[in-house]
Amino acid sequence: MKALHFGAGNIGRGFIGKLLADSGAELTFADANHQLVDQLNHAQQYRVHVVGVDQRIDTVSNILALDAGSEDVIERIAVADLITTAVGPNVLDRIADTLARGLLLRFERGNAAPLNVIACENMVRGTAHLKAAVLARLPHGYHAALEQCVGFVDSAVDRIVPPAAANDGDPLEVTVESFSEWIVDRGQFRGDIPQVDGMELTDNLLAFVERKLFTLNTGHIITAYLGSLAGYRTIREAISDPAIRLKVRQAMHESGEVLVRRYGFDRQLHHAYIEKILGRFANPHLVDEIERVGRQPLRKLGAEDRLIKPLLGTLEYGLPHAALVEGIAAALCYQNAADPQAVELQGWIAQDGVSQALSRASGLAVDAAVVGEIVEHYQALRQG
Ligand SMILES: NC(=O)c1ccc[n+]([C@@H]2O[C@H](COP(=O)([O-])OP(=O)(O)OC[C@H]3O[C@@H](n4cnc5c(N)ncnc54)[C@H](O)[C@@H]3O)[C@@H](O)[C@H]2O)c1
Ligand SMILES: O=P(O)(O)OC[C@@H](O)[C@@H](O)[C@H](O)[C@H](O)CO
Repeated sequence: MKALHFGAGNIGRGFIGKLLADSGAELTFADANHQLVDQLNHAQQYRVHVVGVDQRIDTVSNILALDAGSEDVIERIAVADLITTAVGPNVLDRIADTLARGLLLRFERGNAAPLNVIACENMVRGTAHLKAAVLARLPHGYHAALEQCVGFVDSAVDRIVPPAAANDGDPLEVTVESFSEWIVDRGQFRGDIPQVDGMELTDNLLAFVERKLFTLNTGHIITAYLGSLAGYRTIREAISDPAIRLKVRQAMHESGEVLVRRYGFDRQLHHAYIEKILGRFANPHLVDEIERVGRQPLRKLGAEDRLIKPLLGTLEYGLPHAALVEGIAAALCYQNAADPQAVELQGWIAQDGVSQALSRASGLAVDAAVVGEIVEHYQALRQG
């Protein structure tokens, strides 16, 4: 299997690339970071440090890396069997340009072999978004070929992988938690489903994507923003604070009740899932900085993302939502001069006031009652 993976970052090297290589794929990374591409090509391997109750170091070898903007990537798309991405939701549209060019070459050459594309990003239906962006760039005459030969497969991806920079010495080594989960939509593949150990198939993907994004990521982001307000540096420090842990657990329960009602998850099992996640946040072997988890607050305040979507669910079902409201208020307080979206958010608040800024980021009506609740909490947090 010829696999091309866009994004040789934390999750690319530490999770998806590793699973593909372990399953015997001929793996090529494509990345926009020239230095990283050079380092990968020089070493042709990297180490993955798996930390949990037990620890081990695995080596991923026989890999190749390409500059994401190079013609070699277009060639590679023309012959690939599987293409995956882990670049961040905001970068998918750029990948779509490259994918459309590679697919055009593939179709012009008459390659009608099945190809599957899986975006492994923290977003609901990320691959469907990528497909729409590719179609918008591909000449109409090739749309039927794309529908017939190319599977765009949505997925949910879960493994906590902090930046490689946390490791001393080896710039390519990644440290990952032992837990991992990659769930893909069985019905969206074209041709034979690739055999990748650790890739699970489901007929109910949306439920699993929302379960992951609106439990783990909802709890993670609230830990980050409350932790930042309290002056902590890492997620472990923040979640070890009993007051923060209580609020994070409450927020995950509020969001969880929406998931239980919407998808029929077993309530007790879901509560156990929440407790397991709280344990993962406290992993003593991971140094996961609040700055990473809190990154891009405007994305995180989006209507479809981990804060606002669960909140809207609680309103839909008439459920309690005080902890989610406090988490959103903490997001509005988030300051980080090194994060352009945090700077932009604070600029909006300074210029137009907090209600307008929240409405602009989230799509909530500025005069909605829940916006009033969030603003009240925001003011309390700012004073406290
Ligand atoms: N790290 C985690 O714990 C984790 C877990 C699950 C899901 N995710 C998701 O995985 C995705 C990647 O996250 P990450 O933590 O690995 O980020 P990262 O910043 O470590 O990696 C992203 C990589 O993409 C590369 N990149 C940027 N623009 C590119 C382009 N145009 N073409 C090719 N490569 C490009 C960057 O150079 C970088 O190496 C995000 O959507 C994130 O939400 C992350
Ligand atoms: O990657 P983001 O910015 O969407 O979210 C930050 C973290 O919550 C996230 O990367 C988690 O570590 C990951 O989703 C765990 O599976």
